[in-house]
Amino acid sequence: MTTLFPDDNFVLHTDAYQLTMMQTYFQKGIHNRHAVFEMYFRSLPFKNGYAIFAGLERVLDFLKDLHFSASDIAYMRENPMFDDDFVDYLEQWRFKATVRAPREGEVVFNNEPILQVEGSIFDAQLIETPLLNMINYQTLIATKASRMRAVVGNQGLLEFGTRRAQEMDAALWGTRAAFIGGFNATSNVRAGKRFGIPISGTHAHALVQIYRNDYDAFKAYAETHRDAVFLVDTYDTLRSGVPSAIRVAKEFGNRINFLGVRIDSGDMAYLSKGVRKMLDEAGFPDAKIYASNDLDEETIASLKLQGAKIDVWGVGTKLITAFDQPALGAVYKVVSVENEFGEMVDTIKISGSAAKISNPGKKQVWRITRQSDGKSQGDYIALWDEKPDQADSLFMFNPAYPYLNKTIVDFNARPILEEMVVDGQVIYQSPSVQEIQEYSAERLDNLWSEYRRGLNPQEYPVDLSQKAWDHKMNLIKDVRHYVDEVAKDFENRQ
Ligand SMILES: Nc1ncnc2c1ncn2[C@@H]1O[C@H](COP(=O)(O)OP(=O)(O)OP(=O)(O)O)[C@@H](O)[C@H]1O
Ligand SMILES: O=P(O)(O)OC[C@H]1O[C@H](OP(=O)(O)OP(=O)(O)O)[C@H](O)[C@@H]1O
Ligand SMILES: O=C(O)c1cccnc1
Repeated sequence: MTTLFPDDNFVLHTDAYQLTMMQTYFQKGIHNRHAVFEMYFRSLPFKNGYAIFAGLERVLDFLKDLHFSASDIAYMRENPMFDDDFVDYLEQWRFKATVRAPREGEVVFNNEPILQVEGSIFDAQLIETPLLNMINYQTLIATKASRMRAVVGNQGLLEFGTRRAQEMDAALWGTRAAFIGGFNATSNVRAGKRFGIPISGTHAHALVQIYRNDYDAFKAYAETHRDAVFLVDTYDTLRSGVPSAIRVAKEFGNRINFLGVRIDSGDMAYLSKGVRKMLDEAGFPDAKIYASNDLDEETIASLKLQGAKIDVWGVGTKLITAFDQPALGAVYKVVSVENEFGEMVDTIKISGSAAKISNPGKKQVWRITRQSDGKSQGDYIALWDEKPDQADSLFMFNPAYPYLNKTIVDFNARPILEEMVVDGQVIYQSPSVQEIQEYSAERLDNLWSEYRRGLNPQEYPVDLSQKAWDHKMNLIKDVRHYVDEVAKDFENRQ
């Protein structure tokens, strides 16, 4: 591939303001102070009851050997925005922070840390933008895919989105996220090669149009392939497409593996029933009916309700673009920072809307499950030094509505954030996509079905520990006091 710079890499894939802030930290000599940043999203996408965490493998790839290349340095030197000594520093800089995250495929929720970066202010600040870029998109797509998997049950689910994706990166990584969320295969051959995702494909209308009739096209395909799925809707599904598919399947017998037919337009409930009848009567009860055409979980559910005889679902646009909600909206906030005396001070971001006030302090997310059957009880966000896994009982309350609370006993507490990168070294070996998909399905199984249903799911409890809550209230008080002082001072100066 031709690139403008042979040593190009992703380190400048960040917002300019990260670099301008870094220059300030550097010039003021605070760039090596310790800080903790956490990533979270405020509301679940698609009104779903959970999200599937994805994007970690690419984040780890990105962090490996992260550095400013010669052409990056040359580019920055030319830009008056950056000082020479700052750029000199970048030339020898290497990423040394620690990153904690859930395993890929983990079930995660809103308002809890889904990634934590601990290290120098400098390192943590630089990677905000790319990390959000990767996690926001891939988590969104894995979640959308999971919603589709929930609707189709055990039927086949194929990813067809590459042509409609927001460019090549989104197609590739979106496909991987879709697989994590439960898709069986992809039409994207590069994703197959790169990630080991099974590839699958039928054929396009072009084949039929080029031969100008269904029979000749299917026959040519059968002569050149063992596995065959014929696309039957180019001219008329029931009157020319399916009759031609049946004719070819009969003529070729065991010489081909007649997998079925694909419908890509029209009323797919009506058509699939007609197609099923014709295939059965022709002696092909095992031939499957594939369907595609702007499908999403809602259309699929409706088609199933109508008794459509569809066995395999091909989904493109609405999956790969997360059509009904194109952004997850995860944010990345500093929660603790070292002061001039070398002490860690927790920080808070205040907002007019209570939901947007950040949770200060370095935290761990504990997944609380029932000891008896492993079923989910909720997530418990605690300050880092708390040990809920060693407690006999746990008081859990909803931070937005503290009167919603419960005390639980006989529980297991599992920390969700695990060390993936330590002092700049990636220590986590990503499992295969198949293993990630299985892990995700197992995690989802532990969730009560009330949280899993696609429509109006129950809200999963994401609770704060008493200590984390008290800490937040105290910091809010401190900030109020600070704001009053500044306002008073300003008045006095007028
Ligand atoms: N029985 C059905 N119930 C609900 N939705 C359906 C049914 N059959 C098809 N659909 C959906 O309705 C939409 C039909 O879209 P559209 O009108 O663009 O398709 P078409 O005209 O049949 O085909 P095309 O224009 O692609 O040749 C698609 O999203 C399809 O998935
Ligand atoms: O509808 P989506 O969910 O986005 O799935 C992908 C679509 O891409 C193909 O159509 P296209 O018209 O691009 O090509 P074709 O000539 O093969 O039909 C395929 O037939 C699907 O309809
Ligand atoms: O293989 C298919 O049927 C396919 C691939 C990409 C897009 N639409 C359909």
